[in-house]
Parts: sequence; structure tokens; C-alpha cells
Amino acid sequence: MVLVLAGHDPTGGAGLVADAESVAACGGWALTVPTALTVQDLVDVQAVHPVPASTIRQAAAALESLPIAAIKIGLIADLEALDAVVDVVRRRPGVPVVADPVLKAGGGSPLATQELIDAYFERLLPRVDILTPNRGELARLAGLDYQDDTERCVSLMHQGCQAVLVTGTDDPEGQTAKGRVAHTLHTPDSDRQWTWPRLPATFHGSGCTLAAAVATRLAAGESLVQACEQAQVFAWQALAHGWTPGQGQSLPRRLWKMPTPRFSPDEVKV
Ligand SMILES: Nc1ncnc2c1ncn2[C@@H]1O[C@H](COP(=O)(O)OP(=O)(O)O)[C@@H](O)[C@H]1O
Ligand SMILES: Cc1ncc(COP(=O)(O)O)c(N)n1
Repeated sequence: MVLVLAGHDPTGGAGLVADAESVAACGGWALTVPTALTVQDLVDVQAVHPVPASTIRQAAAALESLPIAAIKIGLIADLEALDAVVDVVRRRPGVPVVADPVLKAGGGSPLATQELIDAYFERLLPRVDILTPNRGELARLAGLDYQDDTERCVSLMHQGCQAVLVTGTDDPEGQTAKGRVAHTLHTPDSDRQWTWPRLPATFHGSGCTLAAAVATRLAAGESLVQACEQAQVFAWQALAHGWTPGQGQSLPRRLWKMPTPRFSPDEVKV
């Protein structure tokens, strides 16, 4: 089972719904604790309403008897929610924690203040096993003192984060080979890079899809490198099967392997 602490996105493209689909598609079972309710469509986020910290703590405590094998953290909307999430994680020592820092909506609206980013760095990072930022999020978390992504990741690992999988889709410095997106897994011992064909769309919930998949594969006992690779293959295919229902970003189809079912009354045997 994967405990997911994330925001709700009514479009189902990102947030808890995305995470639950990803977890199920990768062979796990999601336990979902909302950290925030958002108001958004596929263009941008209009509002974020944090769930009270006491509710987050209570909802997670109620799940304590269940066999949680990994924790996935998504949107955290305020300092109180951050402290509640840190408490939840501390109560489960040894369970791998995958955190996807959600700092900005796809449409550009900020989702975290500088104070919240500083607190994320100080309080949550020391308990994170793998962080999955894009390059912009990495730069904001690490701050201005570093020359390149490797230095930025080293600074996050000094803070206690065990590994960083940097997704290169946003590629602000234009370093990705043309037509490919590159992702690099940084650990204290080595770095490992993968590249994938760039798809001709902008996706809503791609980061959630990837991070929840990493958590699920870690929960299944895969190594960090295996889990990261499997999750990237899964996320790429979910995006390749994605669709664009209207204005704005495209939606990943995480359950593309599930055919449209036909239900027959004959299946009901008493
Ligand atoms: N246009 C795209 N083409 C191929 N892969 C993509 C594309 N957009 C996102 N991805 C994939 O989605 C996953 C999440 O990455 P990314 O979109 O950078 O995260 P975030 O939502 O945090 O910005 C990665 O595995 C990345 O390869
Ligand atoms: C509730 C919620 N969580 C996360 C994201 C960003 O998702 P992504 O960076 O994967 O597009 C979002 N738009 N809404």
C-alpha cells in the first residue's frame, strides 16, 4: 500500500486522483489523505484551500494499522499542512518517502511562498528518500548559490534527502538533446541519466504520475534505479496515450492498459 498525501485536483489530471490511478496501474493500492482542495481547470489554478493540519494528522493516524510500504507526497499548501505531513512521515521510520515538490501550476500560478519553500527544505527534505523536481523546482529549492544541477542536487542531499530524480521536460537552459527529454537520478554515489522522445504536448499531472509510480515500485521492493526506470517507462506511455479534452493541457491516460469492459448479468453468480 502507498500512502498518498497530496492535493485534490477536480480535473483528475493531477493530485490525488492522478496518484491513485498511477499507484493502481503500477500494481499497488493507494491510501489517499488530502492536504488541500484546489479549484483549477486544465489552464490554471484559481484557488488552493489547505486542509486543516489536524484533519491531515487524524486521517493519516486512522490508517496506521495498514501495511504502508511507501509514502508519496504532492502539493502542500501551507506551513501547518507541511508540519502535519512531516509528523505523519516521522511516525513511519524506514518507510520510503517520495516527494514531488509542487511549487507552480502548469498555467504559471505560484503554489508555494518562499517561506513555505524554505520550510520544505529545512523540515521535510531530511526525511525524503527521493525527490522528483523538474529543473525549475530544483533551482527554487536549492537557491541561487549553485552553478549547475549537480551542485544543486548535492546541496539537497547535504540537507538529508537521499536521492534526486530531476526531470528535464522544462529544460530552462536548453541542454536536452533536440527531440528528447532527459532525466537524471542523482545519488551520493553516482548519477544515472535516461532520455525519452519528447511528446508534442504539455501535460497536466505528469509529475504526479511519475512520482506516484516511483513510490509504488519502491513499495513493491524494487531498487531505486529500477523503480525510477519503471516509473519513467510507465509515465511516458501514460502521456503517449493521453488526450486533450478542450482548452489547456493534455491529460495522461494512466489506465490505458484497461480495456473498456463489457458487463454481463451472467457474471453474477450467487
Ligand atoms: N512532452 C513530454 N514528452 C515526454 N515526456 C514528458 C513530457 N512532459 C512530461 N513528460 C514526462 O513526465 C514525467 C514528469 O516530468 P515533468 O513533466 O517534467 O514533471 P513536472 O510535472 O513536475 O514538471 C517525466 O517522466 C517526463 O518525461
Ligand atoms: C492538486 C495538484 N497537485 C499537483 C499539481 C501539479 O501537477 P503536475 O506538476 O504533475 O502537472 C496540480 N496542478 N494540482
